[in-house]
Amino acid sequence: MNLATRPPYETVDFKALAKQDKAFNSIWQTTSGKLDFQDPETTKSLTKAILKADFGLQLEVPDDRLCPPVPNRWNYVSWIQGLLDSTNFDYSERYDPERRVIGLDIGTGASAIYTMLCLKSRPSWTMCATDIDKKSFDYAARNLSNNGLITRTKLLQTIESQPLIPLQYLGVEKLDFTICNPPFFTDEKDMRQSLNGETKSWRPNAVCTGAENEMVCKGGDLGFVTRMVEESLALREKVTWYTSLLGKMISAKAIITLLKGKGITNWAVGSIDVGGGTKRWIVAWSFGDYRPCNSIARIEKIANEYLPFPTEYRFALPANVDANAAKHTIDQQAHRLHLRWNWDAQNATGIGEAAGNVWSRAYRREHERKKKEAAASGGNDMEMQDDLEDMEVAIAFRIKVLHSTREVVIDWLRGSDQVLWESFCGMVHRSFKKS
Ligand SMILES: C[S@@+](CC[C@H](N)C(=O)[O-])C[C@H]1O[C@@H](n2cnc3c(N)ncnc32)[C@H](O)[C@@H]1O
Repeated sequence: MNLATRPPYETVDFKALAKQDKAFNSIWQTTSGKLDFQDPETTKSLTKAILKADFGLQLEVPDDRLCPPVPNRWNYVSWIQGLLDSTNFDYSERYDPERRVIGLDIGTGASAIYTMLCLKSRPSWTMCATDIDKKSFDYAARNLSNNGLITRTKLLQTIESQPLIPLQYLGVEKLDFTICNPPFFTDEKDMRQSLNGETKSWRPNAVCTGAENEMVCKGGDLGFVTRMVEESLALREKVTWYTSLLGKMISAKAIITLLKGKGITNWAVGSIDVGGGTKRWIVAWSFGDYRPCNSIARIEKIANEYLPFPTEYRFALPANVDANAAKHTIDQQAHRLHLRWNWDAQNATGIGEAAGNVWSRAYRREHERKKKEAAASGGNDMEMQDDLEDMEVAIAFRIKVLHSTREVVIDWLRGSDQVLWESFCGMVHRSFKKS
């Protein structure tokens, strides 16, 4: 399987895994296939077996530190890959093997799990990784070395009072993303209650071997991610995507409310099913204007006010318009406007960039007047196009005509003006209503 685009886990085939891994097989045989997820040896053996079989990674973690369940860790990494792939500078939508990406794993833990999964799956990525816990830090270094990944990692042991995103200590100018599984609990009591299942109607489905300093911090996950938001307000575009996991939907909502209050409009919400009916939430935010696709940025089961503005607009073609005619209409219409436009006829897809509302009646009239003036003074259309070369992009979009469903799909790729995006979609849609 191509690790660079490996899909998220839905299930793990334990039987097949037992056939591939000797140590896990012996537990599988002893328990006659009824794994005891409360047994630390079982969960450790499972983690090691999955890492080896699916990623070719080997892992050493001490008994008193978190042993990460691989499926939910990978599902977060996979979500970040989708986030970055759908906000690529070339609007390609796909994994770009040439793209150099640098990430920061905040609180990497003894396993350095996120760093290892990121590096192993994407060969052109490099990572920074921090932790405040000496023992975890030493193990993280060992795991990265044992897997030949240390040369692609900047490891930094920090202290509580240092920034969570310590760019200057790392000697790094910019980052593409952060990844973080923060300590979830506010104090030891909160942790014990949750891990014993006292606050739930069921017991947690797997044992937690995490030490208190891994699991507890001031303010819990909400306090930790609030610190990240505060740091991001100073760092702004030095990090393209700030992301973190959150333990409860209520914490995710609080962070999104905070982001909105700070005027941040480009965010994304994901979720990860960790089994036993438990979900974790991922919140990502950016000060840049590249817009992630809906399937990454908007998950269904959270109230609308916490979801970012939709970046996809689709409409059905009227019965009297056939798909080929629709393609022609879109291409012609875009050509008439003062924008950068690239039409791929084979895939019935066009990508456009504009400096503003170039479809408004006033703009079009002015543009026509300038064109006529240029023609009268011996200039030509090429000169009019020259000013598009170095324009500042206010909006970028992709328009596709889908033959199979007879639909037009418009994606918002870039821009920070929601009103401009809505106006653009309205203009394209109206041109079909008229025909
Ligand atoms: C819940 S554990 C996550 C470990 C690993 N990333 C994982 O997902 O399995 C949280 C980690 O954050 C570290 N940590 C706590 N406060 C931190 C801080 N201020 N800066 C960096 N790391 C911190 C802890 O030592 C611990 O290793």
